[in-house]
Amino acid sequence: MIEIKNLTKIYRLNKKQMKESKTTNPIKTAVDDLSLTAKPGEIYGLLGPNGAGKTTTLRCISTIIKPTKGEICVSGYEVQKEPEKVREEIGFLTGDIKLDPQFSVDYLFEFFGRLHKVPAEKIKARKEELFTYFGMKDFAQKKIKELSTGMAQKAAIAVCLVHDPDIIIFDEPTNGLDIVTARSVTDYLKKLRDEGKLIIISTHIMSEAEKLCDRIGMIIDGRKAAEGSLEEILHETDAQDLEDAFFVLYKNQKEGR
Ligand SMILES: Nc1ncnc2c1ncn2[C@@H]1O[C@H](COP(=O)(O)OP(=O)(O)OP(=O)(O)O)[C@@H](O)[C@H]1O
Repeated sequence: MIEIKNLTKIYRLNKKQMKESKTTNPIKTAVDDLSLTAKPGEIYGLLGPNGAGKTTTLRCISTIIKPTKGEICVSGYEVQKEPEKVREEIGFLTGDIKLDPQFSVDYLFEFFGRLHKVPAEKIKARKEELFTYFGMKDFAQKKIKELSTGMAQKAAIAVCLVHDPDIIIFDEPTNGLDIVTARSVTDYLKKLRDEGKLIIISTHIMSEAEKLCDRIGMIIDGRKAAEGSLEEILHETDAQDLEDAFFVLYKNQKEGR
């Protein structure tokens, strides 16, 4: 279970960042009083446009950055009080985490397995399962720097799942992947969901959220604009699809409704 209560994350911008953002205000509220609950056995999608605060939220859950305000509990552990326990529970995949280009997929998989204190036999079994599922055996001995984008993404997914975590946090899991590879990733997430794991993803692709997510939290400007199943959000906004729903919510939020 992931429980977020009144999460706020404020970044202090340096001069360069202020110039890039064309602002004179050094305070950037990336996430603003966000509350949500995601449960085992569901794929929860954080959906929103660029800069909405999705990655920031996932980084706070994953203990990479500290919330400015609010509470986050992962499997009953508070992220600020017991970050090590939280890290044991989760597998976190984000575009920012780059695997060392000098090492082979096989070596890195074993290395991260040992880092998570997974017994050697279990690492072997996990490798067999994940490398077979994602068709990785042909490039297991290749160095990360020799891989295509899709191969590297598969390697990153396998590495972050080596310890068989109960909670899987994926920041834009299909980013940069072709449709065949993207489908194998989303099918695998569904398989994990059906095994009772909790999956939380971020995406700005409306059709991906429609097909994949059991519940969706629509984030606009750091705030939760809507939450529920696809049907619930469409009903609430009187929309035909998520894209229409987004524009209804976007207009409401801009008009302060
Ligand atoms: N380290 C940082 N320092 C300053 N501002 C930041 C930092 N990280 C993110 N931001 C700002 O916070 C806001 C939210 O960013 P975030 O990356 O969480 O959004 P996102 O919804 O994941 O967007 P995208 O879909 O583009 O990845 C943006 O305005 C971004 O510029």
